[in-house]
Amino acid sequence: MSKKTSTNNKLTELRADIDAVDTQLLELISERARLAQAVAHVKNSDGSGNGFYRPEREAQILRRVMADNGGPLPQEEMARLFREIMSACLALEQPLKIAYLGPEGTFTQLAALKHFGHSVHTETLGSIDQVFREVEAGACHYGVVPIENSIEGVVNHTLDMLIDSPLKISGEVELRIHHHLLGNAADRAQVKRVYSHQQSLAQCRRWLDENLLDAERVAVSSNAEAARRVAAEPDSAAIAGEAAAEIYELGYLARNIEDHPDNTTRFLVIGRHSTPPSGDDKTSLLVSGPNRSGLLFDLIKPLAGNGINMTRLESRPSRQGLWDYVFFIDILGHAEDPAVASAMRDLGEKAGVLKLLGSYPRAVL
Ligand SMILES: O=C(O)C(=O)C[C@]1(C(=O)O)C=C[C@@H](O)C=C1
Repeated sequence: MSKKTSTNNKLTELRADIDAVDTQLLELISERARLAQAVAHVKNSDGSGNGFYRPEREAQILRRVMADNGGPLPQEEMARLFREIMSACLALEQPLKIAYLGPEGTFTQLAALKHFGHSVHTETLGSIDQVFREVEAGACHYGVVPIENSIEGVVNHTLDMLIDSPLKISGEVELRIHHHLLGNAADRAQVKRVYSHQQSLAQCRRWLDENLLDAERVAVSSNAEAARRVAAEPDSAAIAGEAAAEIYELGYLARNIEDHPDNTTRFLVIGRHSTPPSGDDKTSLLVSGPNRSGLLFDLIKPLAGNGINMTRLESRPSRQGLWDYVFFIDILGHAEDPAVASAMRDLGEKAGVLKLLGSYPRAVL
């Protein structure tokens, strides 16, 4: 037998094995989908009105997949596959409608799909307020908004919306952000103007100073909007991500131009329901009180006293005049954990206002 024939035989054999595995996978995935339909039946009859999507259960499934995965596929890859299977199963139970801060091609869209998988309907909205309103009105099941960037800090508009909104945080999404210089210019030297969201311009400041010092920097409402404009302006460039490059068919004039390569943005998932504990959760609180010396210390003390780990603290000037400052505090644990519940009781006594913004699973992917 020639070497070529023997290679061909081996390939045929291996492909027959793959076909056999695919047949099993197909049957198993269908069986899983039928079980999800049965779960939907049970949920329909319990009348709790809590919806079909269960973030805590999804987080547990993804964590188990990652813990049990023995390779050769990497953990994240395996979890991503299961993410999509669950997304498809949930769509059989109830097709979810997700509002996000658009336009199409923004990092928020990527975050929404990373969190919910691709079997959801998405509604692209023009502002963070609109995302909150659509979810509050019940027109969308959940919303996804940016909250915190590892370089520029917090997205104040989202914090301000959380102060008054009745919505609950039901999840967080972390996304590694890469910025590219996109456009239709033949090369970088022809670029006279660079459009992007102001945070992205700031995140690439050093690169722009070194490589495009003379180009005018123009802040626009989003990176996708920057890409849209550049599609019609050959002497301009946009700083945006891959999705925008694809949608607006722009070329890459430079890749990964962010000043800090570990640039991560955090997004919040907001909805109308509270989320039960998943076993590894975060809780976001809003605390406020009349300004006096030692206020912040008094607010932090109950956390330390109950052995609670604080992961984030932001302060915003209050818009109501009654209180001078509003503090946003993220802690590890769920509001139903005894230590967190006890810390919240102590905090409530010290603060004028204590609002539970939500307890939700820590980002898995
Ligand atoms: O366990 C459930 O409650 C389900 O509806 C099943 C399932 C799944 O596919 O595993 C689907 C959607 C939920 O968000 C969580 C899990």
